Amino acid sequence: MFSFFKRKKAPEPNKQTPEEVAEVAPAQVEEALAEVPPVEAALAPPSVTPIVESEPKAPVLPEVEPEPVSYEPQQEAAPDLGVQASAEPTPEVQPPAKKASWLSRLTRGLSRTGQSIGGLFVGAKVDDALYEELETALIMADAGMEATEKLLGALRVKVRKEKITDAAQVKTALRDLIAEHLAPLERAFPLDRPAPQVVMIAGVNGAGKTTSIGKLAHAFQANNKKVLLAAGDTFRAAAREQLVIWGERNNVAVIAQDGGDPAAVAFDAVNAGRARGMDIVMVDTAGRLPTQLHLMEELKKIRRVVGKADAQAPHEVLLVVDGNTGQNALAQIRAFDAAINLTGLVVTKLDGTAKGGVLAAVAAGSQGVRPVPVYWIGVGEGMDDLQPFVAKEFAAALVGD
Ligand SMILES: Nc1nc2c(ncn2[C@@H]2O[C@H](COP(=O)(O)OP(=O)(O)OP(=O)(O)O)[C@@H](O)[C@H]2O)c(=O)[nH]1
Repeated sequence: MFSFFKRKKAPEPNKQTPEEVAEVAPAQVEEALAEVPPVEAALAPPSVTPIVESEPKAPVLPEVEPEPVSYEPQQEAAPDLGVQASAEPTPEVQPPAKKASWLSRLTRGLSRTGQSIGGLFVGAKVDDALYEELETALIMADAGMEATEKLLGALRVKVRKEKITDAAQVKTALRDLIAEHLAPLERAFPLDRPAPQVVMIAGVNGAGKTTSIGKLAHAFQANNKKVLLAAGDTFRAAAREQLVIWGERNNVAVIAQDGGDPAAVAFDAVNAGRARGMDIVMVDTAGRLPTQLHLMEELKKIRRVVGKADAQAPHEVLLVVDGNTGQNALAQIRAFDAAINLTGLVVTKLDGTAKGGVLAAVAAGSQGVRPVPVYWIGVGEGMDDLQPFVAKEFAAALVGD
């Protein structure tokens, strides 16, 4: 459980000199912020504290950072992020052992869902009772009515047409149908946009936003991308500290501010990213419930203000969803999508959940949700525990294969 947080004391962020913070003229920030409606401006307390920045330690004192060796792209095969190929040399494919361990982690992670679905086929007869049990298991796994009916309807047709009588073959047929159903959600993250690519990350409290940003920073770097982080939670020191720690682990700078307007931090980060030749700027935001309307307004404002720093930004607006929240995830996706127009999902904590079926509900557009693509899934707290979403692998794990 995040033992490195306990081991390492978070450092005091270095206050920058006026020259350093002047990279983005305050007037420029004010101009961008001034154009937002007054109701939002009133929500933001005056920004009195200077922007501070946590600079990566390694370039200054490489010898005091014992860990970064594992983040050297030349020494470690680039994590298979499922990203689209860029102009850079194709990252090395993961060695088979690593791939196997990742797959077994997914299967282990989803085993609670997998056992309840896969277990039904053991020694079973292919009859109505099996379909009824499957229906219950899929609904219990939070696949939702639409997906459950669609999948079982298609399964019955396939079983009849192919004259399948063996339960194990029915399981294989269901696995393939689930993979087909989930396939539209599979999308490779595009890495080859003009730099800096701005990725905004939102989600409810504790969904795994900061952790996912840390894992992504690692993976992007291993794909030879220069990364800058922005701490969009300006009010919770612990949240900033956590991001700074992930920044240190990855040897990337973090733009942060004690108090003030998160939109200003995001604006500064985009400009700093451009000035420093960064490839990717990831903007963390404070956790919020969709019912906290003022905070949802704040999120919209961050999105708008980022667009003033770069008309194409944010290039990606990701929602981090805790896979354990099951059907509630649908309400979250709907609300955040309506507010900030999501481009992708990161579904975390799929290690050990019984609700892994929720992605089937997303793919089915249950409860009016837009089937937002799933870029990554989180299957643990470690640096490598974020993996691209691959429909086939996910379907296999879901039925306990
Ligand atoms: N098991 C597991 N734990 C995860 C995963 N992703 C994140 N976590 C844990 O979830 C907890 C919350 O993660 P954070 O990254 O702090 O969540 P957050 O969304 O930034 O939280 P706030 O800052 O409160 O909004 C931490 O204990 C993480 O280690 C995952 O894929 N699997």
